[in-house]
Amino acid sequence: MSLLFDRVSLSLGGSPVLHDISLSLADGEQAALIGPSGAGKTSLLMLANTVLRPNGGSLQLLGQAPWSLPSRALRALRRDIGTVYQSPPLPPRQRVVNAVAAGRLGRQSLAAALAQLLLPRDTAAIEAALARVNLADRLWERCDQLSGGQRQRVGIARVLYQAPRLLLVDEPVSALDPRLAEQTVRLLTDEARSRGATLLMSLHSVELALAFFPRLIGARQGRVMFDLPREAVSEAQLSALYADETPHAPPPTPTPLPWQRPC
Ligand SMILES: Nc1ncnc2c1ncn2[C@@H]1O[C@H](COP(=O)(O)OP(=O)(O)OP(=O)(O)O)[C@@H](O)[C@H]1O
Repeated sequence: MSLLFDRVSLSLGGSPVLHDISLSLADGEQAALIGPSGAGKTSLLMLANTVLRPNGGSLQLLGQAPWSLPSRALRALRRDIGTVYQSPPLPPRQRVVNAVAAGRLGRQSLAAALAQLLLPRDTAAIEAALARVNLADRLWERCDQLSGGQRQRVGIARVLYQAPRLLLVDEPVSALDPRLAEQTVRLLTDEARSRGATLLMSLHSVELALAFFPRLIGARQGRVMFDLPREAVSEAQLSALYADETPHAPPPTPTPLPWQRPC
């Protein structure tokens, strides 16, 4: 099993965000995570990559309980988990080549990692990863000279270069036009399938989720509303998932979390 959540709950800034999430993904399985804005999709993915720690319940990733591991073993586990962030945290002055090279930093000694950051040696493989997102010609460009969509694709090239066993992808196409969005989802699903990696991808587009994923997980207000093969998801379930939220208490002032910090 690549991912196993057992009654997991999470609070952020003192407010409950995820409630009683039980979920599993077998090795090599692919699922789309859908639901309205604020449903908790990003939070769930950040639990699955150990950026966040749950307040309740238990979780296992790639067969290990991350929060019971010694720090060295936790670092090793994190090397096998790759994340594509909605807004990739790319330092503005960093060159694209270094941003992609960062995908494998965890696999090296500190000295090798620092050397790789100053002068990446593996440029052929980095360029090949960039070519898959049509950015090979941007290898030496600075990240702050890229458009939002290009930055999103650099984040994808980084995870292609990392080649993790568990691939977590948070709305990878928000800054892409429809044609590129479809190409990108296809690229990530093909990549996971060809390497036998497990893929969990949050998507705002239900159409893309239905077109590319055999399994859909619908989340709303921090709960899993359904978890079904795509053929079993009904129009009524989708309408209920996205139905207007009833007014509730104003949200707390958010404290920026690691993946929300400005570049
Ligand atoms: N740092 C924070 N502090 C407090 N609450 C937060 C914080 N970050 C997110 N939240 C709250 O957690 C809830 C879930 O947010 P999350 O970003 O996981 O949702 P989402 O489904 O990914 O939304 P979107 O589709 O808009 O990206 C929201 O109500 C949000 O306001």
